[in-house]
Amino acid sequence: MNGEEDGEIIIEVRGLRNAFGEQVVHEDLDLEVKRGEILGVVGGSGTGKSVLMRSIIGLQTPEAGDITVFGEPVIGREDRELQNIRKRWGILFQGAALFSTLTVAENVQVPLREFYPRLGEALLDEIAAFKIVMSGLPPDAGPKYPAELSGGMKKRAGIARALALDPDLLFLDEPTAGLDPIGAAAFDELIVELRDRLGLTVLLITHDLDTLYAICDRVAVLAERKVIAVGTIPELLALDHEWIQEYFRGPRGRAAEEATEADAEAEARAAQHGGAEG
Ligand SMILES: Nc1ncnc2c1ncn2[C@@H]1O[C@H](COP(=O)(O)OP(=O)(O)OP(=O)(O)O)[C@@H](O)[C@H]1O
Repeated sequence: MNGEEDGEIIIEVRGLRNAFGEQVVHEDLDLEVKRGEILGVVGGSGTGKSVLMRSIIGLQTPEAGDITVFGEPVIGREDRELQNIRKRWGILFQGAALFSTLTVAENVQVPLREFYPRLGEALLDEIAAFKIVMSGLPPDAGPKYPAELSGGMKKRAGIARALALDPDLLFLDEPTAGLDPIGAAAFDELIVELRDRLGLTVLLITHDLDTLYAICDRVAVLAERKVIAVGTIPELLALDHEWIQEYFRGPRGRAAEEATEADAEAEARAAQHGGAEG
């Protein structure tokens, strides 16, 4: 019933239907996200991954279905009623969506000013500086404008803003898109670190197979207007579904799988020699 009481289900989507005119994007879609997990959402282009995320965060009103977050229904609620839930999630939109006329620190302060209008300037500066460092940016990134940042730094600034209100839940829309492989791997590590340190639940949309293999506890596959399967990658690989097989067993999927296996072996070797670190 209440997702928080049983400590399990943080997001629950039931019977979701979304359509734009004649085009039905979702029909009878179900999804559950459990506390503390990193759940990846995959699917071909245009299968409705972003529309699903927008429905959950209340930016898209579905034609039918129920969505609860932290056990509270979110569909059809007034903005004011959603305040307490919105406070508890942070969002990294595609491309980071920073305000270009504000510095990084000012961007991080936007949600703080919205939800806590009485916070003093000194405290706002302090909180922003803390979130900036927590997101892996150098402290001197605070006074910079988005145009002065690399793509990877912009995403980190977006994460800093998403963390501004100390959320319990993070939504990430294609967090590693546009990053080089080294930058993407570092970003994956940041997501895991934040989840572990802050006890976050993470819902992430991605096309990045490396991210799926490296950090997702479970993966939900969107196809045929619904979530056709959800599970660990080995569980998905055991399914006889053409798109899933092609996606995970194609050349890119295999390369990502091999890289993860190589990492696991290296970690095991390091642990055996007593060289494993934190
Ligand atoms: N506001 C809108 N008005 C009309 N159609 C829309 C709207 N938003 C999304 N759509 C349509 O809904 C479908 C799903 O879009 P969505 O952006 O969720 O796909 P996606 O799975 O995130 O795709 P991609 O992987 O390419 O980002 C697309 O066909 C899109 O054109």
